[in-house]
Amino acid sequence: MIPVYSVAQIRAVEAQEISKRGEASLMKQAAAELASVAVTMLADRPGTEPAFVIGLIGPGNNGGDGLYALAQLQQQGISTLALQYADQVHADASAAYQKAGGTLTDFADGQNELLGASLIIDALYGLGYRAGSPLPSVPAQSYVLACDVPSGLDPETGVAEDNVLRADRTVTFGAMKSGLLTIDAPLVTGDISVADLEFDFSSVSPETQMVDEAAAVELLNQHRSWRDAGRHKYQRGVLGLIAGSDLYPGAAQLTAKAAVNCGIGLLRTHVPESIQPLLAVSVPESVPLDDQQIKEALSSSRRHLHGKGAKISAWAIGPGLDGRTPPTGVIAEVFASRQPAVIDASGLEVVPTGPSEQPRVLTPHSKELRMLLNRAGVKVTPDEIAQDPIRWTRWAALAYNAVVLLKGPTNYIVAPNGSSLVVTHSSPQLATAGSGDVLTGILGYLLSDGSLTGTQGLRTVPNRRIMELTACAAIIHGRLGRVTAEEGTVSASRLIDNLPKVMKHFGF
Ligand SMILES: NC(=O)C1=CN([C@@H]2O[C@H](COP(=O)(O)OP(=O)(O)OC[C@H]3O[C@@H](n4cnc5c(N)ncnc54)[C@H](OP(=O)(O)O)[C@@H]3O)[C@@H](O)[C@H]2O)[C@@H](O)CC1
Ligand SMILES: Nc1ncnc2c1ncn2[C@@H]1O[C@H](COP(=O)(O)OP(=O)(O)O)[C@@H](O)[C@H]1O
Repeated sequence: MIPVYSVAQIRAVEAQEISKRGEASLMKQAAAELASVAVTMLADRPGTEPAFVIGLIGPGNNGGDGLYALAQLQQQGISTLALQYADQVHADASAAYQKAGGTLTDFADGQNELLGASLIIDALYGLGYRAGSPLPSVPAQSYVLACDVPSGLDPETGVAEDNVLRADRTVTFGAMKSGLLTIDAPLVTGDISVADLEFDFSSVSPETQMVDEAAAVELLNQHRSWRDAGRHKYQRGVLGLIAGSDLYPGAAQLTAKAAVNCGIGLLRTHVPESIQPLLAVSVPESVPLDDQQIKEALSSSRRHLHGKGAKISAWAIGPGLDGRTPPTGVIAEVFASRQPAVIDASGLEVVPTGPSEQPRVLTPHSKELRMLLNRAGVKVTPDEIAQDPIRWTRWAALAYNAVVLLKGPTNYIVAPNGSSLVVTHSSPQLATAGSGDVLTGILGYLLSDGSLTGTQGLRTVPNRRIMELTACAAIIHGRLGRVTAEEGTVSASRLIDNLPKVMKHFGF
């Protein structure tokens, strides 16, 4: 996991490091990381030989980093040009660059060269950015590497100017900044790498933690054991899916197919009778579950939450339910159980507020979050949610005593105690009807498998583990979006087709 800090926290730690190690040494270290990513980017993009790198140089230390990086590229034999976009630039860095044979020109005089650049390094503004900074425009299709922060993006809030310099990659220094993950940031940073400058953050608590693919693989492996190979289907995990209505017959099928393609031990489905024949054809692996069987499963689960004897080990509630009709009594009994559940879509309209013994995760998008908060008596506008998503997601977590995943380009996972995880940079192609139902199937599967939840017998799943598995589901979903988008256009059904190979990537 990658700890995420505010700009103020990073500035404070940076000041200590500067007093210990000196500003020039830190800047050169940052510049070396920047130059090394520039070289990788040039190698990744064929047809750019001979390479020609242009740096856009701003007035502060961000511009200094850019100049030192250009100097290093110049020394490696790569042709470069620095365009000064400020009255003055960092004096020592400028001298070092010119000593390495580089040319520093006013932006106005050299901007025509931008069309011929194989790579543009954006070193205009970093942490010192203030809203309203003058920003140059670069040709469409430019290949851009941002130094620390894309210029025009506020590294504290994640709000970007309309004419922000969108990057293909961002190398950020010292630590991940909160503003690189929220609001507009995922649309403008490209892939982010954190250049480790060996800062000492031991006395600072991060604002949140970012989960990336490597962390997800580790989290998923945490409780796996060689004994897993000996499990039968009930021990591998049984998901009870309560979904579907005449109004929305498709959603239940998408969630069911997703859970099956994840490799679930057994899927039991509680859907209206009118849908059952459809499901029998589209998801033949699913086994129907009626009200009486749910009651029996709940009764047996009081003795065996997971593992041997448990008829159901986790629940997925909501995809395609008709929110206009009140839930049947049996859903209320599931909500009152101690088995983990993911609750999505119309399930969010009926999940009870207040204390609960059920380890549960609610998965609203921002409009559903507003509805959840409204139901709990909290009035909030869409703008307020957009400006402080973690705060409002936590309100919902508290009101429903649940882990809440706020979905969108950035996924926020927040527990009632205020701890949070962030998953970002998935795939914009996931914004397609039914992709949330697929996520519910993935998460339902993860919650059902005792070797992933780390629980056997009567132990309930702690919120921390629910959060981690929720983050893993979002990561798997994000990769699914990217892999599917590489092949062509994306639909929920195409996502489901790709699940087996994506699950394999995560060790399933
Ligand atoms: N943190 C770390 O670990 C490390 C950080 N390092 C690097 O230092 C960078 C921070 O450097 P920095 O403090 O000099 O600020 P930076 O972003 O270069 O310049 C901002 C300049 O732009 C100006 N300006 C801003 N807005 C404006 C506006 N609206 N209109 C007009 N002017 C405006 C602003 O002017 P001022 O606010 O002073 O008036 C200032 O002069 C950081 O991002 C990273 O690259 C590494 O070297 C080492 C490790
Ligand atoms: N622009 C985007 N970039 C990345 N992911 C997105 C974007 N828009 C939506 N998503 C993801 O797609 C899924 C959509 O879920 P949801 O809104 O419930 O849709 P549906 O109800 O149609 O299935 C969520 O997992 C969300 O995080």
